[in-house]
Amino acid sequence: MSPTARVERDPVVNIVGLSKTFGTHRVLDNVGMTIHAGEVHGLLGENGSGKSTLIKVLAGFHEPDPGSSLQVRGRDIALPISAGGFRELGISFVHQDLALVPDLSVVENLRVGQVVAGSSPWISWRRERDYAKDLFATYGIDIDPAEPVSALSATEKALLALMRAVDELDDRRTLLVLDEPTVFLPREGTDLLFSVVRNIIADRKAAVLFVSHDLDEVLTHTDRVTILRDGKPQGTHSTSSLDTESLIELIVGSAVADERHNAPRDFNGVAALARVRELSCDRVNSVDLSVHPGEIVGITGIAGSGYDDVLPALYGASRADGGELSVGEHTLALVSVSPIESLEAGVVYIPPDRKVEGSAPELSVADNVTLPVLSRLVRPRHLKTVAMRIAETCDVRPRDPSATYGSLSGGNQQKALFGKWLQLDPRLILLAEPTQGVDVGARARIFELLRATADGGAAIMVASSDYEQLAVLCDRVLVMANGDIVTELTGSDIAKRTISDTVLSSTREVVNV
Ligand SMILES: Nc1ncnc2c1ncn2[C@@H]1O[C@H](COP(=O)(O)OP(=O)(O)OP(=O)(O)O)[C@@H](O)[C@H]1O
Repeated sequence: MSPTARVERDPVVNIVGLSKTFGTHRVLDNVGMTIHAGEVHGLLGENGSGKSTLIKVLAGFHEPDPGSSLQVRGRDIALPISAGGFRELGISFVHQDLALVPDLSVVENLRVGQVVAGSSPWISWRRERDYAKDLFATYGIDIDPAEPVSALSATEKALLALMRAVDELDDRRTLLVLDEPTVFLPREGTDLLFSVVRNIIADRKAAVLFVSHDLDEVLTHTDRVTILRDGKPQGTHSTSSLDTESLIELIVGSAVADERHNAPRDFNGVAALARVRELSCDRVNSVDLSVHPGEIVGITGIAGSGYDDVLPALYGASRADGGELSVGEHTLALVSVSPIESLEAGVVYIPPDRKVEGSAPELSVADNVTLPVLSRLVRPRHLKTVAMRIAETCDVRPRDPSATYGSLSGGNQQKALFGKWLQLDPRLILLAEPTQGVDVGARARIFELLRATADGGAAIMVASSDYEQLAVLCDRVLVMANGDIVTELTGSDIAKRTISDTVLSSTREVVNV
């Protein structure tokens, strides 16, 4: 559903002169923003520009600097907001990690907080299931309340987290804060999520604050945007007055070099560096593919097509039922391969959920990025040097290897992890959604790094549902449908529109067979 063309002026949340300083670092500097009822308001900015810090002030997690003020529905609110005080203000949050418990059922995740806070010592789960069904039906959501959360798709999980946020607020509903919940969703999942979001705010009582680095998503789904640059506000703009270029200029402060790399290259006649034979796993039927040295190969499809199951199975991060991967002189049996064996063969895998799977937040940046080389390097002085080199190569900000890794902004954590694996000079790099949560400037930097790594002789595979990214990065794109590779795109077919059309038509063909 497209954004509403015009939002009536009914300010529900008004932020004035908001500043926040950590030590000597002022990360929010006199930020002002007004959010109107009935609108989806984007909050944008480069990695480290202060978006999460602002949200954490609304959550009562951070105390802002003196002089900051906040009004909710015209009422002055004392700052800092007390622990849990955001609920009384009608504010709730859906964070990137969604905060669901996978082993509990849908209804337990939805209702446990409310039920425990209620006065009755008895819980009628039957009644709670009926309640959940009614709530889902109100928004046209078809999820079985009795199902374990672990069995839900990524889109269903995001919808459940959204419903929980709605349910928590009930009639007090003022502001739903969506802090990058779409990062792990396929495109059609994001569209579905926003059709529900539009339903939620259709009565124009509440508003949505949406944080995302995906500019297409922002242009499609928001009514207005407020932009932060280095903690300083760059104004609030009506989305309809913006296009990708003007948005980038506002975010970065200058135009970003055109992402398009030279034409996709042809590797015909070059011997493959990596070969996959008959890989089968959960949603993948006997798949064969090869990647040449210097080549970047994309793999895509709709959710459930199997495209996102291939890379973890090749690395041993998830179970394969059969198949073989050869990289140079190494041959790995995929049914039993472990990540350690893969690393020894020069294969690295960078998963999509890097915060959960790839790091130790309480350790320093230096410890995190040098973990793979600790056995080679023992002197702390050297660790710092290596960490600093990685920070410079990958533009990790701030350049402080001793900072706690968890204190870096999300996108800077990703750049650091990227550097960590690239330093091993891998031969085959398996990347899932490489620029998820990464700002537009850093994205260009990561593309350059990948291109340079491929030019150095590595073979790279990228699994992604971001067709724009695949078009910019790849020499060849494999499209999967129903567990099979159904189309291989090369040359001038490596374009966003062609990839997107091919995914849709291949999927339709397979469904109609
Ligand atoms: N607890 C903290 N202590 C010290 N510095 C912090 C802390 N939390 C955040 N920062 C710093 O504040 C700045 C803003 O970080 P923030 O997480 O708000 O950025 P962001 O815009 O949300 O970035 P991203 O898009 O990468 O998520 C960063 O330089 C970060 O390192």
